[in-house]
Amino acid sequence: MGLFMQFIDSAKEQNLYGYPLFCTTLALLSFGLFLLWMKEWSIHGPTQLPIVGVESPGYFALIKARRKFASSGFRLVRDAYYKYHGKNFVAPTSRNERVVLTSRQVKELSNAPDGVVSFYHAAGATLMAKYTGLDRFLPVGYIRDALRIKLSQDLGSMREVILEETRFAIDCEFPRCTADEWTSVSVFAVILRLVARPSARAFVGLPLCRDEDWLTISIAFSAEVLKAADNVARVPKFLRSFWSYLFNPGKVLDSHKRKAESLLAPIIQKRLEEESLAEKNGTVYERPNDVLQVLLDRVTPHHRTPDCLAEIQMLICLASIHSVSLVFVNTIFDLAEHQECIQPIREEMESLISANGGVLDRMVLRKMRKTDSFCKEVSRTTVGLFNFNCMARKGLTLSDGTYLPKGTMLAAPAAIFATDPDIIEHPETFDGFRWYKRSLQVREGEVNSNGWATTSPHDLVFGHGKHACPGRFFATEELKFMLTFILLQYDFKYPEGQSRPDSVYKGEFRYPNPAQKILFKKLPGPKKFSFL
Ligand code: HEM
Repeated sequence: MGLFMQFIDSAKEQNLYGYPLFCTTLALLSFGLFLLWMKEWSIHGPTQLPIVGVESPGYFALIKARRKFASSGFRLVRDAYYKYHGKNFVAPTSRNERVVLTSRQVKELSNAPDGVVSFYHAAGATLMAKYTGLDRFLPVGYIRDALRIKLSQDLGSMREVILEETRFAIDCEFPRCTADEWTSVSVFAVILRLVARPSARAFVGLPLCRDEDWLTISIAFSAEVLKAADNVARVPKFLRSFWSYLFNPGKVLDSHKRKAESLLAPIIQKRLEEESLAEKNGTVYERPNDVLQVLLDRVTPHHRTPDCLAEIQMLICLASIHSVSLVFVNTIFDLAEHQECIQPIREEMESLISANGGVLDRMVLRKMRKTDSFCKEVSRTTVGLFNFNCMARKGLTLSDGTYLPKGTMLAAPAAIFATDPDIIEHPETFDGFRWYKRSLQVREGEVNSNGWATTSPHDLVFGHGKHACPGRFFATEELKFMLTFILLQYDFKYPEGQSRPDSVYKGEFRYPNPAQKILFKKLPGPKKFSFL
């Protein structure tokens, strides 16, 4: 600071103030000093908590830490979790700095009202919704409510349609394989479309779910959202409005929304006409069995438009298709690696379906404890770094005395809880039947908390509490349906000399390697069940 004052004094003596270059330099220097002054060194300004990856004092150390987080986020957070054991610290993600919660704090906040901690505001901040044009429906509870009604409470009524669409999807999307030789399949691409089809059937019903344009945008929308959010996140906060005004990062998203609107419009119009006709004739309107109809029945009248419903449908696709696909791809990768698990799972499937008269229904899916256990283990070992992302909507003091100022972004280290030896035995071992074996120890009358869709303050694959994933029962059933179709018809393995590829890590995200191919072969003999 002394040097800076000396510089100003000498400039006064030499009467340099008139020079534009000097003034610009001075302004830039002042701005730089202001930035340094505004930022705490290695602690998070509002909370005074340490920031992971900041090694030296200064604003630029934080910028460097953000870059480090992008390449080694998982490792940095794991190290900090054990270093500050049971205490909070801050993770500098590419989108924002997040206070990392303990599982006790997750428990405490899991049912907090939206006015205290908001998941919608956190999702909005992470998706840069204000700049990408996604902020219209994120804070409205339509999606959560519609999914809870249709895909949780009323999921039983959808069994037939999901089953039918899964069979259709396998017929359309799964490459033709013979029993004589191995066929190489790019599983990532195939699975995205396999998942998109029954999902679309549940979300918008026939005939739209089989429309190629609808399938394309329902898959592409998520990738475009992430691209647009990344584009804005690169720009400093104070320039984002100006940047989005100049470059409109949500342009592609808008075009997807308009396409979805044009496809939905005639369907919505037909449904509304049929409903009013039924009302006029005093007959009962046969409500289509899908999420779109629940939305039509529940949204306020000014949102009952193709424009609004198209945007809501795109948000549902954003929340669902990629999450399910990633788990599905990882499950195939892990099954191919752990061949010893395939036969016991297959046998369990066959005996349950046979005992049910050859019918695959929800009761059978519920009894598939080995499949459930395997998928839960896949989810445990591949979950993203953070879940339970939320924002403090007002200053709050937790019961352990931690103060979180208004606006603080919070997250729980789901991937680190999932491998903490204090929480789980032998966390580094992949044991496909870990949860099955545990469920056998549950005594009669006790609750079995080993199910895949079960959540807890440290089992955050589907979040926890009030904002736990409302699509998880649908997702787990959809996946078990598809796995049954695949396991009862095909054998699969890695190409010669290959094994499970490492996941791809990017900041807080991890993905199965999209380039990995798997070899498939049709099982010999006739089909075992007529539904296949
Ligand atoms: C295996 C697949 C899935 C996984 C792993 C998953 C995971 C999650 C997680 C972790 C959350 C909570 C967010 C957080 O804690 O930060 C969540 C929320 C949500 N999920 Fe899923 N999900 C899956 C499938 C689905 C499906 C199929 C749908 C729709 C049909 C869906 C719709 C939603 C919605 C709307 C929310 C927000 C809920 C709210 O804000 O209250 N998810 N999901």
